[in-house]
Amino acid sequence: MALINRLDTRSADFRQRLDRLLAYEASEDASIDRAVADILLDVRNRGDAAVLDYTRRFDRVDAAGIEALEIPLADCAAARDALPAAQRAALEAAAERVRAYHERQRAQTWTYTEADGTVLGQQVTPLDRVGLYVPGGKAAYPSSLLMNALPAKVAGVAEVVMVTPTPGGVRNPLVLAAAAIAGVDRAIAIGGAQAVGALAYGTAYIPAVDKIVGPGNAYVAAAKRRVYGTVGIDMIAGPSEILVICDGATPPDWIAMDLFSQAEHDEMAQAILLCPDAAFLDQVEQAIARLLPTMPRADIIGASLSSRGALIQVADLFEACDIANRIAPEHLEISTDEPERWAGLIRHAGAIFMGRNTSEALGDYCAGPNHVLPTARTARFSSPLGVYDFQKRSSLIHVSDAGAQTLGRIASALAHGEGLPAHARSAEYRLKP
Ligand SMILES: NC(=O)c1ccc[n+]([C@@H]2O[C@H](COP(=O)([O-])OP(=O)(O)OC[C@H]3O[C@@H](n4cnc5c(N)ncnc54)[C@H](O)[C@@H]3O)[C@@H](O)[C@H]2O)c1
Ligand SMILES: N[C@H](CO)Cc1c[nH]c[nH+]1
Ligand SMILES: [Zn+2]
Repeated sequence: MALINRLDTRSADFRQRLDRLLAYEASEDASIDRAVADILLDVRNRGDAAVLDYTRRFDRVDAAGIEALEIPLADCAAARDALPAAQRAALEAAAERVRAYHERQRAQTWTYTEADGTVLGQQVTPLDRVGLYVPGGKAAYPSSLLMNALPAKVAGVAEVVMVTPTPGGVRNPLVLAAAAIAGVDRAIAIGGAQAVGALAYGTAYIPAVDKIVGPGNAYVAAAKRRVYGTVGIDMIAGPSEILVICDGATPPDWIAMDLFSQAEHDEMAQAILLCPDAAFLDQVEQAIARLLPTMPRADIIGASLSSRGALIQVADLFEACDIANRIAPEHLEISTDEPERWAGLIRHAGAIFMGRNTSEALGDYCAGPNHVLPTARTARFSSPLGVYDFQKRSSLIHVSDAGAQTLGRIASALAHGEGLPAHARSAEYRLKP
């Protein structure tokens, strides 16, 4: 099998080949969805016992009871205090930058008063209780904990419950430390569809939440899709994706490593390069072949690149932007001169990284914007996780005496038109003779 797929937009079968790369294996998807449906039903019926069984099976955690899966907040504080100074400083610096960025997203209650004294507006309130999914199967994600928890805290959510799988029962000290730094209220060592089910339906031990946010693998994404409606969800943030548009003037090793950076998350991750220069695509392919064997996660990267990755030759950067809009990637790197010019042509991308210095990895950890982003082409209609995901809006209406006369006549006419006389009369009662 080729190291990575090579495509050319001039080929007759280009569209077909691209569509095949973008689609999940349909059979795989359906089998994942079936497995997830069974797990959710079981959690709904058997509660904590089911959660415990799946945690034993999928995460190999030999817990005596569900209580043993609670991660005490004191352990989180101790993990923070025990971190090597450089790691603690890096985590705190990242947290500060992410907090500062998200402070700008907080919406405020607003009102305005009409000429007759009627007041209209919107009251903004935080959610009561949210569940944060912090992935932990193939890697541990303290950065995702910060990205989930800090906007919730900025929004003023009263209770933040974090779940994360701990394969083999190993609790990652950086994840625990991040929980202390972000100030989560509860932390539970469970993951996968069973954790999503427990948070959605509630069990005797695990409280039902109002909304579940956070990224995860295909099982987590399928579970979130299925519980939507019982609880809110943020978006489908599944296996990571990177699309790079390059003019051919960035060092090929940099681009190869940028592709690796997302491919190393998951065999199902997707890394694609668009470039008009065939010789540059050859150089990147050679860099991939040379660098891949040096990577500790070469197996995952190799599987991701050969099944879902691609180097695509385009006619020019305009065509590259058109294809980017079709792919609607989670992350888009524009590694060119004048990146703002090309960014102006992008309509669909979770996050846009501009210029040769801006590696996507900086956004994963510490640039400030959220790294929980829509995947699988959902950037066509979804946005990055933000403070707005943890706030709700209620409309405000306070009608004055004069307003009741004007609005009452309009409402009455429309209510009669709809054949709803109680509505009409309710408005008419307030009319002055
Ligand atoms: N889009 C984003 O913002 C973003 C951010 C960070 C990570 N990610 C993605 O999150 C994902 C993390 O995945 P992960 O696997 O490391 O951790 P994860 O926590 O998402 O998944 C681990 C869980 O998957 C479940 N699982 C695994 N195999 C299963 C099976 N055969 N049957 C039923 N359940 C099974 C288990 O319950 C396990 O606890 C990656 O795809 C990564 O690319 C996305
Ligand atoms: N790239 C991931 C989002 O798709 C986020 C992440 C966390 N750690 C490293 N990367
Ligand atoms: Zn990443």
